[in-house]
Amino acid sequence: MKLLKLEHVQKVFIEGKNRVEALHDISLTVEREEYVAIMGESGAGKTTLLNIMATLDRPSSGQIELNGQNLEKMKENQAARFRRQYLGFVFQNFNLLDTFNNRDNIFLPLVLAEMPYLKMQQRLEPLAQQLKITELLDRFPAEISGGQRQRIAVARAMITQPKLLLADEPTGALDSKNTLSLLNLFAEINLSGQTILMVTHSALAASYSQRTLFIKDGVIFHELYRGAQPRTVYLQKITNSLTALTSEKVGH
Ligand SMILES: Nc1ncnc2c1ncn2[C@@H]1O[C@H](COP(=O)(O)OP(=O)(O)OP(=O)(O)O)[C@@H](O)[C@H]1O
Repeated sequence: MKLLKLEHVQKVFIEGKNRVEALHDISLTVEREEYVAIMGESGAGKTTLLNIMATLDRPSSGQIELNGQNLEKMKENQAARFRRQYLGFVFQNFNLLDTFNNRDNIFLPLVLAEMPYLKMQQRLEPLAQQLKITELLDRFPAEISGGQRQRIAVARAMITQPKLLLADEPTGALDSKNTLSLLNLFAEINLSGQTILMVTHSALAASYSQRTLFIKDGVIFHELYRGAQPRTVYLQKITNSLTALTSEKVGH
């Protein structure tokens, strides 16, 4: 069943006399429980697309439907509620608050939703076990490693039990060991039913998804499904597609 549907989404930025068409014509659907990666060169429009799907920005034209609701005409206060209720975010730089301990960072979206403390605790316990962060909860973000911070950020994104987890370059600030650990974690939470949409520059990260979309010049240029093939074969295909994307640009 589909969770997200974009139809002919276009986004134009106007700055003075300059007109930048970040998204030309994007149509796509994401099924419930899918794990989709979005790749493309710098400036291809990935963040713009993610921001539009996150209701943080609006398309210039086109339709977006998430969980049966149309987003493009939503008023800002309605969009803020929708984000809190249905979306979880994981960023490259974790975006944790240094003055809050890790537990309170995770609780933040529930505090905003005015959930009683006991209920928050009940939500956190199994999640903390799944993410292996129970021992870290009383510490502060500055007292744990980058990989651990990203796990706290994943917990904060998941504590609201979002319909869709949106991740922007989630492995960008991690070393290779923590990258693998995060990718395995995402694969695991996807298997437990979480729909994930991840923007990434990393072919390795994309190879953990079920489907990779390639954006070029504001359109979806190509897509690959993992299907039953081994991850390494899927990774090779992703790498080949990226090479094709770049070499077309230089006119080979
Ligand atoms: N607020 C804005 N105002 C004007 N132009 C913008 C704005 N945001 C993005 N753009 C332009 O839209 C295009 C797409 O940018 P976007 O950030 O979506 O690309 P990206 O694929 O995410 O790039 P990167 O991988 O470098 O993050 C670029 O040409 C960018 O300069």
